[in-house]
Amino acid sequence: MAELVFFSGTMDCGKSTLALQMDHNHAARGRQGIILTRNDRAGAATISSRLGLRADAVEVGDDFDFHAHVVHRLSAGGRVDYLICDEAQFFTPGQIDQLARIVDELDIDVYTFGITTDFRTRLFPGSQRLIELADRVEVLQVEALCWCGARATHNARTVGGVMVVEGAQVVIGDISVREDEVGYEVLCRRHHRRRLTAATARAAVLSPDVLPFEEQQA
Ligand SMILES: Nc1ncnc2c1ncn2[C@@H]1O[C@H](COP(=O)(O)OP(=O)(O)O)[C@@H](O)[C@H]1O
Ligand SMILES: Cc1cn([C@H]2C[C@H](O)[C@@H](COP(=O)(O)O)O2)c(=O)[nH]c1=O
Repeated sequence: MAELVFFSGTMDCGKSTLALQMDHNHAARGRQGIILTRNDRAGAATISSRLGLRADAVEVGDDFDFHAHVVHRLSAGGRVDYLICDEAQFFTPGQIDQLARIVDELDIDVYTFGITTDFRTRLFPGSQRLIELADRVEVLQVEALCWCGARATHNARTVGGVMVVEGAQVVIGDISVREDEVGYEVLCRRHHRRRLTAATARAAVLSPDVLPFEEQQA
């Protein structure tokens, strides 16, 4: 029986790598799939992994209809055994319903990959719908780490290394960016709550405010 699976995790935990590996493994056994994504950092109609792999993909926009796309392929004589859907947090809730319909009515496996929560720890609408509808939610086993060494569970948005909490939900970006760019950093919940990024933690250690009491008196 076909399944709708949501592979989730923080940024930089290997989701796109896994998506490309799954496509490779299925294709190697003669199965035919379609790779789809939305707003990949590498550009439109591309799925890219930080390990250097990339592949062409179908770019999904707000008006894209997954069910119609697959039915069109099948009607044209194509075969579709599975879908790989990266950056699924950016899909609309309606599109996630279309994916569930593809699984149930066309018996096609749908593997989705995405982050669950945004920089304010709120669920993306697409991820929320996936959690509601998926047959399985799999948390990736490769742990992204907070600067303190604990497992990173949350995504922070940063400007010049400082965590920000205002702004649009969607801003395409990467971890490790230039000082003046909007970037992201994965943190454990404790440090996300305290807005303590690697840069601000380093600055706090160097600040005279945290020197031992005697030294401040000197
Ligand atoms: N130079 C490297 N050597 C080994 N592994 C790396 C290197 N760069 C990145 N990675 C791995 O790739 C992961 C990010 O993979 P990616 O698929 O781009 O993540 P995601 O799609 O979840 O954001 C990192 O967590 C790390 O495990
Ligand atoms: C937390 C957060 C992330 N994004 C964007 C930033 C990246 O372009 C993607 C996540 O990509 P990855 O392959 O998982 O690293 O999402 C965003 O738009 N808003 C956010 O709050």
